[in-house]
Amino acid sequence: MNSMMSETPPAFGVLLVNLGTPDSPSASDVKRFLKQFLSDPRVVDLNPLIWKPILNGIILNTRPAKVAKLYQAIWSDEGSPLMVVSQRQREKVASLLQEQLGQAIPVELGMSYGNPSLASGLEKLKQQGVKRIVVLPLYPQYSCSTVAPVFDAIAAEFKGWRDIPETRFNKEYYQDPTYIEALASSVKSHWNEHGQADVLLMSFHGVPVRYVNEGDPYQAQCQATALLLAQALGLKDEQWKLCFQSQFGKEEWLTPYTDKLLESLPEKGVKSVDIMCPAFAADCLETLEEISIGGKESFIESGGESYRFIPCLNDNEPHIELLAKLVTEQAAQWV
Ligand SMILES: C=CC1=C(C)c2cc3[nH]c(cc4nc(cc5[nH]c(cc1n2)c(C)c5CCC(=O)O)C(CCC(=O)O)=C4C)c(C)c3C=C
Ligand SMILES: [Fe+2]
Ligand SMILES: [Fe+2]
Repeated sequence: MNSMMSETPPAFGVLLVNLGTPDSPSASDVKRFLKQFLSDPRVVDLNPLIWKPILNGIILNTRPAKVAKLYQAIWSDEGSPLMVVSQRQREKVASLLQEQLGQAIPVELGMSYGNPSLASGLEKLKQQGVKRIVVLPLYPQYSCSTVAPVFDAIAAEFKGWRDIPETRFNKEYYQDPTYIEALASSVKSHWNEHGQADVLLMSFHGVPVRYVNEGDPYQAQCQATALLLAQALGLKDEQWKLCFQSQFGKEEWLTPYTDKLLESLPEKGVKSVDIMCPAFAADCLETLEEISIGGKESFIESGGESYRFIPCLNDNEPHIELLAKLVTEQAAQWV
């Protein structure tokens, strides 16, 4: 019998969820990851009769090699930045919860695509005797393309369980004052170290416009986050801009596009920018390669002089405190 079973079960357990990343920066591992990710109809909702041939024909035969090179540029000795940061977040949230609640709270990691899977995270919690679960998707702004797939996967996994745990699902935290304060303090400490640029760009991951027209509240939530952050920093209208990055495919995505905006700013007299990615809880390919490296090239080649990337909240203290707070609010009835 599992030794945990004979002891008092934990008051609850926590599943931290992020998008996922390939196991290695090889073209074959990137291909496996992209295949799973881009086959989710929540991510690409085109008719499968049209989408599957495009995915299996063109995309999975060309994109993996190209994207593998980008992953190689950001991969560290410890692995994919997203995975390294996620593991640190898991450890730190677990120790802060233990400190705050005076008891051990199991905290596991589950990725929507790739490893460790959401199902394996839930299974680990089950093995520790957990009967109540807080699911915390690490996306501040809700999108049907990121948060909804987490809900889908959890419900699908529970189909195979005889006794499902009581489950709280944290849908979003885009206007949580602790989140806004954590973003503001990361910008301020960046300014203290490097000085303040002409403009602060808040670059959010994009989604197709159609998803928003069909009811995804993502764009409105990004706008709310950006406005609250600008207010917290005391910025005037001309000192900040919201933009959307990482377009994929032929459809129209949310605008303004980050890369186009970066190219247009120097001729409007903006010579220095600070740029941050508030929709990402952890640095990853989309922030470290596309924004920190690629964005800089776009801006400087267009005549910009100074380009400074502000890292995501990652495992910094205010962020871990925020995550622990979101968990304890959801678990309030259980402790
Ligand atoms: C195809 C459509 C895509 C939608 C819609 C989308 C939304 C979306 N994604 C994130 C966060 C991340 N995306 C990451 C990688 C990534 N995203 C897409 C496509 C869509 N994303 C692709 C194809 C990829 C893989 C890389 C590539 O081929 O370009 C990652 C990083 C993963 C890593 O390993 O570092 C994150 C995180 C959000 C927040 C979002 C909508 C709000
Ligand atoms: Fe993405
Ligand atoms: Fe991308």
